[in-house]
Amino acid sequence: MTSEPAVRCTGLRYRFGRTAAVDGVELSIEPGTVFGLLGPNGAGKTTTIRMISTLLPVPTGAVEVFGVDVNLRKLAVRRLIGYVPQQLSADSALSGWENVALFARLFDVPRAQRRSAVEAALRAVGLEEVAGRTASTYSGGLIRRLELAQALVSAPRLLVLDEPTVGLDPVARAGVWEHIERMRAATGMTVLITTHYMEEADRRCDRVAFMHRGRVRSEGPPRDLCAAVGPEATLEDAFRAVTGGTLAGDAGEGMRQVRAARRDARHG
Ligand SMILES: Nc1ncnc2c1ncn2[C@@H]1O[C@H](COP(=O)(O)OP(=O)(O)OP(=O)(O)O)[C@@H](O)[C@H]1O
Repeated sequence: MTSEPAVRCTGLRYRFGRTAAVDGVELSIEPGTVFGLLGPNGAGKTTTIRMISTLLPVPTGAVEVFGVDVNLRKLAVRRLIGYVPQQLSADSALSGWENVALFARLFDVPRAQRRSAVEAALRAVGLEEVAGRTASTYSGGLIRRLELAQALVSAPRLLVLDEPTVGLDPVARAGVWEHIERMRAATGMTVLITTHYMEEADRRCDRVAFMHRGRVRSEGPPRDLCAAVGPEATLEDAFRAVTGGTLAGDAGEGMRQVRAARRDARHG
């Protein structure tokens, strides 16, 4: 066993033209934990996790996933990661089974193991019974679970989720979390998540980092971050105390966009 962090970011920066989207992020995530990256729209969360997931190059600074440098060994890192993006990744014209099988091929699951890997991933998120139906017939919660199955099919050591529960009703959100937690308990995988839902982050994350204007401003167990502010403080209070900003930002707009995207993909 190694004692390397699941993720280590050092001096991480990324610019879109004149915008410093990520502006010197330092982060270390312990293996086997659920880690939440919190911040308002535009804080730099998605850009950070896209660099961690090898979907953007690292222009300045360094990222290692289980000790493997993402710039130097991109393919090796991809084999360690399952990624669920904010925008839809399921194909509405394919069945649940076909969607997961497609990811098994994309992520190099050996041919002889594909059928059992697809079955195991569908079972892990409770989709066996609807796996034969096209994804266009799925509810928002079922689609999110299908996307989880896609990310889980290659048995990743690190699962990266960008707003996995946005736009879902509370029951569907709890369902997604139950599957994530069950998988983590079964496999010991590390989970890195971005979310706007403070109550979710408080309950489900072992540690959270407050991200604001491209930087991590504070990091620790939710309870400690709240306690540092006051006995009754919420994570939202703690975020405000540390950054001077609010976590809500224009989150409502983001949720509306994701909901609309999910509707379009279902009916498109
Ligand atoms: N492709 C792009 N081109 C130009 N600017 C971008 C691009 N993607 C992100 N940005 C800018 O970089 C900054 C950080 O964006 P990022 O998407 O990483 O934030 P975020 O915290 O993930 O927000 P959200 O929750 O809305 O996804 C923002 O100012 C955003 O406008």
